[in-house]
Amino acid sequence: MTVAVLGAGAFGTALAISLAGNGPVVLWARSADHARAMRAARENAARLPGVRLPDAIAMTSDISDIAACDTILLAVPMQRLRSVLEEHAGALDGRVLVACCKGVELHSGLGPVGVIAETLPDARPALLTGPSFAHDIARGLPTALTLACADAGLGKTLQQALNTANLRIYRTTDTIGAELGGALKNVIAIACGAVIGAGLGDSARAALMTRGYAEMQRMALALGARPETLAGLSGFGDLALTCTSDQSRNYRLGLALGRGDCFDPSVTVEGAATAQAVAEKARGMGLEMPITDCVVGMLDHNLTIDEAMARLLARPLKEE
Ligand SMILES: NC(=O)c1ccc[n+]([C@@H]2O[C@H](COP(=O)([O-])OP(=O)(O)OC[C@H]3O[C@@H](n4cnc5c(N)ncnc54)[C@H](O)[C@@H]3O)[C@@H](O)[C@H]2O)c1
Ligand SMILES: O=P(O)(O)OC[C@H](O)CO
Repeated sequence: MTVAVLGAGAFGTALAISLAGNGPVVLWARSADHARAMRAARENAARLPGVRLPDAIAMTSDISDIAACDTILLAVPMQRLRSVLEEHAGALDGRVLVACCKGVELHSGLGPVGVIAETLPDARPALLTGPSFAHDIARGLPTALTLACADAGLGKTLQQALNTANLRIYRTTDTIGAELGGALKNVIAIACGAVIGAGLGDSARAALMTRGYAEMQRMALALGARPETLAGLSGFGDLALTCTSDQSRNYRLGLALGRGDCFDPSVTVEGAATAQAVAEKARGMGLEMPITDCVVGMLDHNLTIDEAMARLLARPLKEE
């Protein structure tokens, strides 16, 4: 199986590096200059500096170069996914498309699999998600991910094809649980970063992670996810990683909020738009998502971290 990766950001490049151990990989960048610079230096200096790009990776900005590839990984930010699919519909429709992004689209409330299904109905969608930092994968460190595909047979084929020397792939047919786990954990990671940034302590973070997991389950189960998916790599696993490591951009945005520092708006932080999308979706479904609501309030500068914490502590007492 030949693989193409659309999106030469940190994650797409890291996946291409790991997959290059299995055979040829095409890495597509939207900018011709970026593709040329990567070819010349055999490095993605902009997004993944210091890691050599193996010879098995062909860098291009010509979408027709993916024509011979069986499987296409989509490693672009969630809020850009629809426009990428629309722009390259001719090359992507009817193909096996593995979304690698984590989030919920703002105006539709859909996750990546839902956006693919709505935009390119003849494509065969799947999702690759789970606890993983691009730099860890690119350095060959051991990582485990979940491949979610509603078509069990295709899921098995993709699991085999995307498993590499350092990427161990598990599989599930529960695409709803896998996409919501990966999306919602980023919102909780922003909250955890804020708590640590404001000096409110590790106990407060553990409380937020646990009650945040309850929020994740509340929404995901209401939408038909399986509880075991949330307990797996794509849910609990990714929540644990993202809420505890300052390698995470979501966590780092939270740290900056908690400290009252500025944060570079050009950095990809999926949890920011997703918090807004999820809060709106929860209201429509009649679900309580108090931590998500506080994250939205802090991001909109309507709520300080102290006010957010006071609001959470003052909620009516209840059974766990
Ligand atoms: N970086 C990680 O450690 C990591 C790990 C797991 C999952 N992810 C997920 O992968 C997705 C991408 O994250 P990233 O870290 O690679 O981000 P990034 O900011 O490093 O790169 C994003 C890439 O998308 C490209 N892009 C943006 N808009 C585009 C468009 N309209 N058309 C074509 N390309 C476009 C950019 O040029 C850039 O190369 C996110 O959803 C993220 O949650 C990232
Ligand atoms: O840097 P973040 O916060 O986007 O996290 C990267 C991955 O999602 C962690 O699994």
